[in-house]
Amino acid sequence: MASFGTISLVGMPGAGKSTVGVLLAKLTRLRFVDTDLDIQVRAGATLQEILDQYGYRHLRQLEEQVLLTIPLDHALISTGGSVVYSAASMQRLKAAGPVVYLRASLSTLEQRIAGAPLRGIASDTAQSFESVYAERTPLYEKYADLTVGADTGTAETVAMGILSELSR
Ligand SMILES: Nc1ncnc2c1ncn2[C@@H]1O[C@H](COP(=O)(O)OP(=O)(O)O)[C@@H](O)[C@H]1O
Ligand SMILES: O=C(O)C1=C[C@@H](OP(=O)(O)O)[C@@H](O)[C@H](O)C1
Ligand SMILES: [Mg+2]
Repeated sequence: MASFGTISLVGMPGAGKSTVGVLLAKLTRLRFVDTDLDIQVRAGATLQEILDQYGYRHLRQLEEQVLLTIPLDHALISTGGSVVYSAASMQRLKAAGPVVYLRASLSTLEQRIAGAPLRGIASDTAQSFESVYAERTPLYEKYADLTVGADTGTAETVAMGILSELSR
């Protein structure tokens, strides 16, 4: 079986980065990293607590600190949706290997996010989800080495689709 270097998943919250990521890590034998969990361990607080106490800009700063310092070798990195606001983080991820954009429609994302109302977003609470989607979409597109549709199919089929595209 082919061996892979580091693969990073980016995309909006609800696109499936964490769910697909762990499945893809199993398929590729890569070390699984969800940067949201590293942020929480480093901060000693949940993402929601960080947002509530310090605000979204602070969460983005913590996210960048994590992205610029964690080991990236031989890993499947599931990022948080706000990672694309840090050019330095994205540069480091891209230097480590392909960045895969899990693209999903606004309606898919809204349905998935509605199932988890306590999921915070590292953007101004006054900004609508639609506006966040519009703001971030060009950034995901800009950094993507590969774009994969994440609206249809299960997380397993999305993971297998990424594997097959990266194996070509
Ligand atoms: N391909 C998929 N089809 C259906 N549901 C999915 C799919 N991928 C993820 N989900 C569901 O969507 C929700 C958000 O997934 P998650 O992996 O946490 O996304 P992200 O890490 O991108 O925010 C979860 O409830 C997950 O089970
Ligand atoms: O898009 C965002 O602003 C965020 C997405 C979350 O991760 P997921 O994209 O894995 O849901 C998490 O990093 C934080 O709540 C902020
Ligand atoms: Mg996630």
